[in-house]
Amino acid sequence: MSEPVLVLDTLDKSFGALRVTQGVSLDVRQGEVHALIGPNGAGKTTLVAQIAGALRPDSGHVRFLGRDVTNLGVAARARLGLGRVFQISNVVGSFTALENVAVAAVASSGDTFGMWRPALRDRALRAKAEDALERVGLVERMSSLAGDLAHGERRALELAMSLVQNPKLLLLDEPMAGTGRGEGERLTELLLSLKGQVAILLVEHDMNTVFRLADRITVLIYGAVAVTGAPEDVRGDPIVRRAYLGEEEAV
Ligand SMILES: Nc1ncnc2c1ncn2[C@@H]1O[C@H](COP(=O)(O)OP(=O)(O)OP(=O)(O)O)[C@@H](O)[C@H]1O
Repeated sequence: MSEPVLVLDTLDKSFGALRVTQGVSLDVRQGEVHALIGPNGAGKTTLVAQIAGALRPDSGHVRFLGRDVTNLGVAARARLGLGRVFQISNVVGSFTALENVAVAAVASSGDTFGMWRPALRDRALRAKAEDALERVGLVERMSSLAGDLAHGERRALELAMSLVQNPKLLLLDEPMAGTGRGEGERLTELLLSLKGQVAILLVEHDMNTVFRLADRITVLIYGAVAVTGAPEDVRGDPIVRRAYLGEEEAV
């Protein structure tokens, strides 16, 4: 099997006396959707920050595409192909959807931010931006101002802005947060359509979404990995049921 896209090797992180990440090891394979779940305060956000490069672990290693990136910051990891979507939004409301995607494409290509307008006249780049909008079902809205998009459409736009940068791993931070039922359903379908194209680490509270999308699930409890496995194994795991899923009998 080919090398995993992301490998976390015994990460530890404490805030004072509180051990928020305790010996966490996991990997995300090529094309896999790997969900990270756990009760409130389990340490998911802290772990994602260590993956993205916003927080340094006290010990342990983060390997991305076979390279030790533990000491690299957010921008350097992003340049290597680590895309973070949803909690950090760079959408500009007064730009059209297409302009927003073009800006993201130019920014990732290393050109200066000021070059985006000519970039729209660059046919190859425009085609790339349109293709990213097509992939998220937003091509018909490409001339709409981002500020006029519905919440779910904006989520799709944020995804397109990441996809245009050809990420090797997408970190999805609670994509369903704030979406209504219909919107959430459309977003889940959209994420399902991306399955296999790019590796995804999904942090999500909505268990229906997690169980529909994930190939594997890692459950974090008190900062430590309680179990990693296929959805059916995780669903039936007694520790998980007691510590976590039992909270949501409706699952
Ligand atoms: N900067 C910080 N300083 C001190 N404690 C922190 C800091 N950041 C997080 N914590 C604590 O670490 C623990 C884990 O928090 P974290 O936000 O990572 O959990 P989470 O699983 O993402 O929770 P939620 O599902 O509620 O978002 C919590 O007890 C939190 O209070």
